[in-house]
This record gives sequence, structure tokens and C-alpha cells, in this order.
Amino acid sequence: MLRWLTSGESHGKALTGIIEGLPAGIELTTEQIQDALARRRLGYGRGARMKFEKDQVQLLGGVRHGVTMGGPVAIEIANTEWPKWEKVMSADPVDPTEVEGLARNAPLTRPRPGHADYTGMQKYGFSEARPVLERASARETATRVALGTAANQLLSGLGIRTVSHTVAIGTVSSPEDAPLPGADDVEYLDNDPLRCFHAETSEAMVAEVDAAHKAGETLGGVVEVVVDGLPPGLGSYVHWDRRLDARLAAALMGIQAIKGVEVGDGFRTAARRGSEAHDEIERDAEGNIIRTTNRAGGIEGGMSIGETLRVRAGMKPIATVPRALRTVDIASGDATTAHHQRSDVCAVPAAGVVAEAMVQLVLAQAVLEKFGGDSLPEVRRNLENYLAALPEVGSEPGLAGHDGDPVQAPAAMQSDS
Ligand SMILES: Cc1cc2nc3c(=O)[nH]c(=O)nc-3n(C[C@H](O)[C@H](O)[C@H](O)COP(=O)(O)O)c2cc1C
Ligand SMILES: C=C(O[C@@H]1CC(C(=O)O)=C[C@@H](OP(=O)(O)O)[C@H]1O)C(=O)O
Repeated sequence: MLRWLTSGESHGKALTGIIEGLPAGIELTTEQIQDALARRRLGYGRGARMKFEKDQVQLLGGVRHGVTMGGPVAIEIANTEWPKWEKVMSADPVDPTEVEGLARNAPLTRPRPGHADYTGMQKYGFSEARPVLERASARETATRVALGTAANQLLSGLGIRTVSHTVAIGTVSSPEDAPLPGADDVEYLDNDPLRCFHAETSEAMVAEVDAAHKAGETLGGVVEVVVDGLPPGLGSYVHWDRRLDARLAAALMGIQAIKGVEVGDGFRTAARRGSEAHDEIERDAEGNIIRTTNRAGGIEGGMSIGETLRVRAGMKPIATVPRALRTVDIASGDATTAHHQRSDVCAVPAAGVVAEAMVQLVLAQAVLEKFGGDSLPEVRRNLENYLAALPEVGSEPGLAGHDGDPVQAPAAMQSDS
């Protein structure tokens, strides 16, 4: 079972991620993780912090000479802003005189609507929001992208390739019939200010971000993750928590500020009639079974069907709105406006990179469940054997790969008698 955990605060010393259950033999380097993290910092509309802070990566365990060894992989991302926060966020007790009067240490008693501030204070028993926002902050998503890099190295070693793109910023959306990007378009997308694959829409999105910025507003939007090369049969229809769509939805909803998930045409399908909602099955000129369309987005019955996977996530606008929202000062009880120092105007392109990572983690988990193996070559062999044994058109009814003969024990296990 592939599992992962993250730890660390937004202005703490470092973020840490551990991923356990990765097979040996996967190529993974500090540089690959660093490159993935650089992609998460991109995007028109991000705040000042993205410019001055660096993600300083160290691989602390599980990898030797650029190759995984089968043990847990531990990744540290140091916050380069730490020297400014060393006292305010010190893990060990500090002499109160050392933090008194520091602006950074001022109690945050004016909770932001839309952020975790107020309910976090109630739930964990804090009189101010600092200890809440430090962990609620999407700074933590850097760790997910680092862990996703490891998952992606496994997937790409099996020919499974991922890309993400922005399909909407505020009310500006790519046309419904805009071409879908593939994994070869990552460079183009990373060079687009909003990671949008439709040039004209991207220009309109830039104008939308500029207008919001000028008005002291923030924006949300929609991202889509596209995956090619998946075999049929990841996930299952047999139980709710084994459904691949359910697992992907939970992983995407688990990203800060994501408020909705669609698989394939999602809510658009809900408005169609049956004959226009599903993907008809036919045989191509070579006799292969194919789908005429892919409205389902590559999942039916909670399983990957071997077509391109498409999942979308809708992000709400950033909660720290410069034209500050109404709130109550929890210390005095007075009506006031929410605290605001700096913030992203729009972080949708970054959310796309994070969504990519979450999808990669879930898919790597589903791949290892089905194909197992302690090394990448073993997983690959298991996948190839499964694909080779898929029932062909016209084959006899029965279990795929079974010819009706009893299963023979390996020679070494058969007794001499
Ligand atoms: C990549 C990314 C960057 C974000 N940047 C900010 C930000 O600068 N300011 C802010 O208030 N919220 C930001 N958010 C959103 C908050 O983290 C989010 O609103 C908060 O966690 C509450 O959302 P929730 O109700 O979905 O948990 C960002 C989210 C993501 C995914
Ligand atoms: C630091 C990151 O994102 C942060 C996420 C975030 C939030 O509230 O979620 C608030 C901002 O932090 P600050 O309030 O310190 O400016 C973002 O910069 C990052 O993505 O690396």
C-alpha cells in the first residue's frame, strides 16, 4: 500500500514529506523535485512571496545514487524565509522578551472569512489565528508536489503520462471544443502565464487577473488533469472506497480552496440525454474495441477504462481579499475587517500543478495495488502479463488467462511422491 504524509508550517523551518511503499529501481533526484517545485511557483497573479522565497530540497532517505531502494522516501523542503521567523515560529520555548513587539508576532485576532482562521481557533482552542493559518496555508502543497514527483517517476516508468492545464479563471473559460493538451505540451503550458492551452483565452485571463488586482479582488477558477497510458481496470466497482473516481475526487478536494470536482464531462453530462452522454463501443478497422468518444473522462464503474483520464477541480477565490472582508475582532468583539498583509490574487495555475501531483499519487497507489512488485521491473512485468491476458474479442467465456486446467504448483514446490 502506497501511503504518504506531510508535516510543517508555512513559516516554519522546513516542510517534510514521506512516501512509503514505492518499489526499488525508480529514478529520483533532487533536481527533478526542484524542477517540479519551480513549476508550482509559476502563474500570473501569485503574490510577492513566490518571488523571494526559494524551495530548498533535500532527499533525506530512501534513495541512493538517484534510484529508490524500496524504503520510505523522505523529502525536506527548507523555507528560505526561516531566519525572519526563527523566533516567532521556534519549536522550542523562547524568552517572551525576544518576540515582544515584533510585528510578525502580533496576535491575529481578525479572522479571514473563507480561510480556516476562525473555526480553527475554536476547534484547537487558540485565541489568535497564527497557529491555525501556519498549517492551513497552501504552502504545504509544495510537499505534495515533491511527493507527486516520486509517484510520477513510477508512472512514467510504466508509460503513464500526466499534464494539467487551466480551463477557467473567474468567468473566463476556454471554449468547450478547445484541443486537449497531452504530456508533450507541458513546456508550452509552463510558459503560458496562466498555464492555459488556448492562447486567446489565456490573454483574456491575464486581463481578468489584472482587473481583479486593480479592484482589490481575488479570483478562483478551474483546472483539468489529463492522463494518458492508463491500463483498464485500476480501481473497482466492488466497494465505494475502491472506486478510482471517488479516490481521485477525495484527493483533489483535499487541496486547499478546491470546492468541486468533475470526472470527464461531469456536470455537463448530467444535463444530457442518455444517447448523448455515454461513449459508444465499436471495433476499429483492425478489429480492436474502441470508444467513439470520451465523455466519461476515462472512468466507468469506478475503474479506469484504458482511455484518456480527465478530472477537473474548481478553486474558490483566494480568501485574503485585499479589499478586506467584514469580520469580528475576536479579542475585542468589535466589528472590523479581516487581517491582510499580502496574498496571491489568483493561484489557479499553481493549483493545477498540485492537482497533477495528487492525481499522480492516487494513480501510483492504484497501480501498485493492482500490479504490486518490489522493484519497477517487477511491477512492469506484472502489468505486461495482465495486459497480455486480457480477454480478446471472440474468446470463450470464463476467467481471462485461465484455460480451464487446474493451476499447477511451481516444480520446486511439487512433492516427489
Ligand atoms: C496554490 C495555492 C495558493 C494559495 N494562496 C493563498 C493566498 O495567498 N492567500 C490566501 O488567503 N489563500 C490562499 N490559498 C487558499 C487557502 O489556502 C484556502 O482558502 C484556505 O486553506 C481555506 O480553504 P478551504 O476552505 O478549502 O480549506 C491558496 C491555495 C492554493 C491551492
Ligand atoms: C507560500 C505559499 O503559498 C501561500 C499560501 C497562502 C495560504 O493562505 O494558503 C498564503 C500565502 O502565504 P503568505 O500569507 O505568507 O504570503 C501564500 O504565499 C506557497 O504556495 O509556497
